[in-house]
Amino acid sequence: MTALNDHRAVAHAIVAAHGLRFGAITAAAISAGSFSSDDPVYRGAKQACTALGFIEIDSECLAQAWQAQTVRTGAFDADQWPETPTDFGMRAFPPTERGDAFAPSPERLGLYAVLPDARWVGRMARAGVPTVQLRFKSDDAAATEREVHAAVDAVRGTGALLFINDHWHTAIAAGAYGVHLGQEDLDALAPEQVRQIRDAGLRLGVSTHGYAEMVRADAVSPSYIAMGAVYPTTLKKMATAPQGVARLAAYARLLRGYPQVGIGGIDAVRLPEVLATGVGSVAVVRALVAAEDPEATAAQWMASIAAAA
Ligand SMILES: Cc1ncc(COP(=O)(O)OP(=O)(O)O)c(N)n1
Ligand SMILES: Cc1ncsc1CCOP(=O)(O)O
Ligand SMILES: [Mg+2]
Repeated sequence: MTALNDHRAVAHAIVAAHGLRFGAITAAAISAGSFSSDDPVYRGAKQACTALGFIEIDSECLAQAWQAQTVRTGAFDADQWPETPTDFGMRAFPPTERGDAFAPSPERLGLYAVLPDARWVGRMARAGVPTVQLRFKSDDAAATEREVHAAVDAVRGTGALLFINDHWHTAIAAGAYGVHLGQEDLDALAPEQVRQIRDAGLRLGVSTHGYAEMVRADAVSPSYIAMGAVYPTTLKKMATAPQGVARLAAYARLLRGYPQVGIGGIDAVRLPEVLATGVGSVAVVRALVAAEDPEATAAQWMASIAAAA
């Protein structure tokens, strides 16, 4: 058992237990960062998580969770990577039981096609893709409104669940199934506007890129949480490095109770290892939009996802 009063021993024990899967910088590179407490488990865990490649806000989040876990269980266990929501300061799970939760979406959203216009939305919905998103990037408000309404019309009668990216106001007006918002989108909303989306009955999906953002997303009890970018993607400039499947699996364990979506650079070769993390949905752009035969590709992916469930 690692001495609880020695932060260096805590740091080395965590790196020894988890370095292989997360890819540690060498133990010699374990350095001091900035600390918000002198607690040795907290300090050692923060050093270890930094050495394991986590960004500052995620190392801080994990270190506090490690300390909370140690207090809760009465012992520091280097093997036990934190995965209990309340150790991260989240409210108790399942989030669906909270009074302020968004309307639920299916636990497994399956193949999730993120698409540039309403024509593509209709095409993939008719191909049987269960979850689709209109990600129409334009500053032209009239064009956006037309596209959102056209996408809602395009999924009618297909059974596809349609999320609208960014344009939550128009999504409510058009009667979409849900909206997808990133962290910056969420930050730009006043609490009253978040309530407006929820009270209109729309589902909410939120993007996350690490632990701190998951805690932030959980605060609004969304319908699903998306995690990425799992791999490098050319479609979006990401502020953080690709997460990889080891982290995705750890995130998925923490967020049990939320429908989970992996996104970013997923292709047919990588699909099995993404599904093995336990996420119930994979969101893709290029794998479908750039495919030679998008309908056939969608059918193959849906079969693979069904087989893994
Ligand atoms: C399913 C899903 N996950 C993540 C995103 C990205 O959303 P965001 O971070 O707001 O970036 P933009 O898509 O708005 O550029 C998404 N759209 N869908
Ligand atoms: C919108 C978005 N958000 C995170 S990665 C991404 C793009 C995913 O595109 P692709 O599946 O082609 O890598
Ligand atoms: Mg956005």
